[in-house]
Amino acid sequence: MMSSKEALSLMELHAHLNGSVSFSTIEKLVARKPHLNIEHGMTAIRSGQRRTLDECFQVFKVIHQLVDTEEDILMVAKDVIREFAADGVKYLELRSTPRKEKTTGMTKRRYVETVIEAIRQCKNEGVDIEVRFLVAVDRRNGAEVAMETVKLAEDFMLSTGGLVVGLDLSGDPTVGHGRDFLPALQKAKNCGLKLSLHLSEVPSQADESELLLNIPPDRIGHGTFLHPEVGGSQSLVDKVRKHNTPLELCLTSNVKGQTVSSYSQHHFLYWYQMGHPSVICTDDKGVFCTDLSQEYQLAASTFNLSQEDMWTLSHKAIDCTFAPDLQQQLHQKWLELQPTLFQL
Ligand SMILES: CC(C)=CCNc1ncnc2c1ncn2[C@@H]1O[C@H](COP(=O)(O)O)[C@@H](O)[C@H]1O
Ligand SMILES: [Zn+2]
Repeated sequence: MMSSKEALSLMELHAHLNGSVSFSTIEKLVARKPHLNIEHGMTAIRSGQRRTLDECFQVFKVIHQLVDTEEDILMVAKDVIREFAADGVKYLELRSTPRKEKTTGMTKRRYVETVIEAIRQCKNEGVDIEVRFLVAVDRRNGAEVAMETVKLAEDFMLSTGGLVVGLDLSGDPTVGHGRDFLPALQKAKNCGLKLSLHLSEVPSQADESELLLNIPPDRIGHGTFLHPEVGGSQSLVDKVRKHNTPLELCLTSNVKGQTVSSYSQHHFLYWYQMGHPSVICTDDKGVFCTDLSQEYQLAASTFNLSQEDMWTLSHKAIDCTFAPDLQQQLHQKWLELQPTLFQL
């Protein structure tokens, strides 16, 4: 019989590639680069540990040092895809920021090509998961780079037969202002890329969120401080509701990054009670030492959700993907798995 773990964590829509690198992959990378003197404590935040947002972003810098060649990217992407599949994920949207590394000769174009190659190799090797890719814009790099990234994403959307489906806006939310990225985001939307934007991940960003919600995005990452009880506003909530924009919610990430004080205080409850489309995701399963089935279990134990509630939650996520061509196939898979789970 299918275990509930396998059956429930069907859909992962918010996973940053370099934040998803597991302990065993880190070990392989460290062995390739012993001179860097990196220990695992520097690349992950273990259970019970919390870090400031700033400290969390330092962790990505360490991982980026370890992952700086095409060979590394290929291994990391394949390992991450296999690990999600082993956790029961049937559909994965990976996102990553194309990086140029002068010392190794890696270009942004080769970076994306290598991730695409990893997706294709996993498919050819029969890994039971569908993977799509979102090209990420790091706010730290400013508006000009954002525009270049959109052009790159558009090229790949056209040349990969639909594997590149969208654009992500992420990076340290305290750096830069969303208004600077509006032209790039608008261009991305106009050329057919779907938009997933990290929004109100930290307090006091109501103005920025208002601007970004006017685009409007196709999905929202976190949205931790959108609602009035936490310093957002009813007008922001109304905008999200009007467009029925799904939220990608990452419980452990927010608790360990200390933007949410405890699991029970997570804004999942606010949106879930409203019946608003909300998708449970991992964000950075490597850095935060979690996986998707653990996040579902945490949501269930914290908010008293039944097996069936969780199943419905993962089923509804199918309508939030950026791959409409796969939705029918995924619904079919859901129908096949359901009787096994509930022993109907
Ligand atoms: C600090 C913290 C609580 C992290 C979780 N929340 C996040 N918020 C914004 N951007 C993120 C977050 N997690 C990962 N990223 C982005 O993803 C990158 C790592 O994956 P990649 O190199 O794009 O493949 C980071 O450098 C950052 O730009
Ligand atoms: Zn994120």
